[in-house]
Amino acid sequence: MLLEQVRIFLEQYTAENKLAQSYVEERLQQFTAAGAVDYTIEEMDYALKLAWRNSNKCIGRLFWKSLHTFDRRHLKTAQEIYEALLAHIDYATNGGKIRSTISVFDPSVRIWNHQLIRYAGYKTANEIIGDPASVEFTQKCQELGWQGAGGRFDVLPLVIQVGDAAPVVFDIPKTHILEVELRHPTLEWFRELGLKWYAVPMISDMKVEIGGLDFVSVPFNGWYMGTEIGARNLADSERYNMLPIIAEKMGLDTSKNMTLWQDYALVELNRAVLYSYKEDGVSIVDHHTAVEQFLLFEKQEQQAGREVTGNWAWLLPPMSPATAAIYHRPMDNTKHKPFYRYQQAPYQ
Ligand code: HEM
Ligand SMILES: N/C(=N/c1cccc(CO[C@@H]2CCNC2)c1)c1cccs1
Repeated sequence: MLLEQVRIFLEQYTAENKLAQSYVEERLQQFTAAGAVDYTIEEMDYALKLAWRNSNKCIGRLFWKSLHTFDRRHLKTAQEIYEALLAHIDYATNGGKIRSTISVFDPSVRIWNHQLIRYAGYKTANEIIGDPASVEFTQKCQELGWQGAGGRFDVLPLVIQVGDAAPVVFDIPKTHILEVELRHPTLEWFRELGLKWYAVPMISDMKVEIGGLDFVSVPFNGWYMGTEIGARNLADSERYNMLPIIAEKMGLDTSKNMTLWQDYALVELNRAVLYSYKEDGVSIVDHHTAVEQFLLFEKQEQQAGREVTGNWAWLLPPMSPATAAIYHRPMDNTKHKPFYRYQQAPYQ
């Protein structure tokens, strides 16, 4: 029952922000009188920070208090939503000194993108050009009239749907897109691979339930942990599959596993990612530092008298997992609401 869940949320908000208990009754009466639940920006801001703090798969939660919230619940047209997304991208990017940011839109708005900035994937008869993870969404964009350049790193358009209206496709002007060209601190040939990645990861397809209300358009960004790019996006065989090519260039014996050529190539690719982002002044965290920050987060939470929950499998970096202190102990994966969660894609 909605008002019961709203009460639970308001009680947590009141307790953690040291407000008078009467605040809960006042707000419930206002919602009942208005016949609708309309959270204040302060209540929304707290809820979105709390949802981040409760997201068990996130290793970056130490900084949960520094999330910047943009309240865009009043925007109604695709055009003004597009402009708000560009403003989010600019504010978050901040010339490379990335700011963790979230924008919250009216529940009638849906963003069809997985991330605000991501590369297209073009499936042809015998190969995929670009990011294989984007093939389905790229085809959707083409059905909606988008013409991609057919390259390895074409930024996809924003696809915004309001209510039941047809989705609207908007290109992101290059001036809003910060990217990092990848080079290696000592391997001079690395740059010739022509690899690059975008600076800011901005997830735009998750939802958050706050006191029984579903907010289905809450694009949020942080900064990358290097392994996401170097150990997954550019390394996975079903993504950019760069390990064999890098191993070849390194002159490694790739004919048998025992030479650990994949592991050698993996380390150099990840060193290139961290080195390039650092040199370009773009925020990034290596997986060792990220684990140390998570340990600090755990300590901070315990000092606040809160139990820390986490998804052990997801919190372990995909590279050298046993170097992470959390590898050696179990973790409580209890789910506390609110938290960010998956939802059905609007086009499936
Ligand atoms: C500030 C820097 C941040 C870093 C370095 C970071 C790091 C990560 C990493 C590495 C993952 C795993 C992603 C994967 O394996 O695909 C993750 C997951 C997640 N993060 Fe964070 N994060 C940060 C900020 C945030 C923020 C600001 C939010 C939301 C407000 C957030 C919410 C989440 C959620 C919901 C997941 C799970 C996604 C899923 O279930 O697919 N993170 N984070
Ligand atoms: N560094 C990040 N990494 C991710 C955080 C959440 C999700 C993802 C991508 O998740 C995909 C779906 C499951 N694995 C890939 C990446 C952040 C994105 C937005 C804020 S921080």
